[in-house]
Amino acid sequence: MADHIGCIPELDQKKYDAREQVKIICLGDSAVGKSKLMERFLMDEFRPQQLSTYALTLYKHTANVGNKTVTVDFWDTAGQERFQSMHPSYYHKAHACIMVFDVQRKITYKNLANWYKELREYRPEIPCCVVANKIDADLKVTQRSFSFAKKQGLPFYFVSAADGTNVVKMFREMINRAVDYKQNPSDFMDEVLEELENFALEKKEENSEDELKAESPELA
Ligand SMILES: Nc1nc2c(ncn2[C@@H]2O[C@H](COP(=O)(O)OP(=O)(O)OP(=O)(O)O)[C@@H](O)[C@H]2O)c(=O)[nH]1
Ligand SMILES: [Mg+2]
Repeated sequence: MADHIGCIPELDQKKYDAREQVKIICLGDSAVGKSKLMERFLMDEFRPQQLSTYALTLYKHTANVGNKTVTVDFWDTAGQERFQSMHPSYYHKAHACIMVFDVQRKITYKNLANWYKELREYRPEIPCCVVANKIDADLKVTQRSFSFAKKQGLPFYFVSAADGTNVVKMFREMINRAVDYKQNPSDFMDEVLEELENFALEKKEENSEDELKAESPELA
């Protein structure tokens, strides 16, 4: 990914400042099933925007949360995770993170610790969960305990992108948590940014009201 990432309209991260837009990222080793999980969740509305130059796919989704309609951008990478590290812009302004491992490959579970460390360097407070994928391949794994999530105090889900087990439940809960986080950020910097953004929006509204009055004095 390039540093001029903001120049691509789809990747303009300023849009995530708008109250009704959230960004959810997915982390995990190559081939754990990140893309398949998103595709499974978005099956009926499967319209990914491929930005192949930047090895990124944005999956767009519209969700109803409470009485609001929220646009969710799921960010998915292709390839960059092989370097065991992501470009900072991948994390920038993310409101939630889904960390995935493959129950059939122990190394992908071990590597969660590295992914989690990197996530927390950039996004210390955003909601995160751990997802054990491919349980359809061996249902017995659901009897096993995977302590990483518990140790870190993260929600844990056994899922299967192949047969759909728990996929909708997991995504719905993460969307709710992302929206919740956006409304009540616990990261100090996010809190400041949210305040500034609200202030800017109010100013803008005031200014456009003033302009309207100036143009049509009868409204004043
Ligand atoms: N049995 C089974 N196979 C799965 C499941 N999810 C994904 N796979 C398979 O795992 C392989 C990798 O899936 P992807 O979704 O491409 O994995 P990814 O994490 O996006 O991989 P990269 O884009 O390379 O990082 C594919 O061959 C999938 O068919 C699952 O739930 N069960
Ligand atoms: Mg993929």
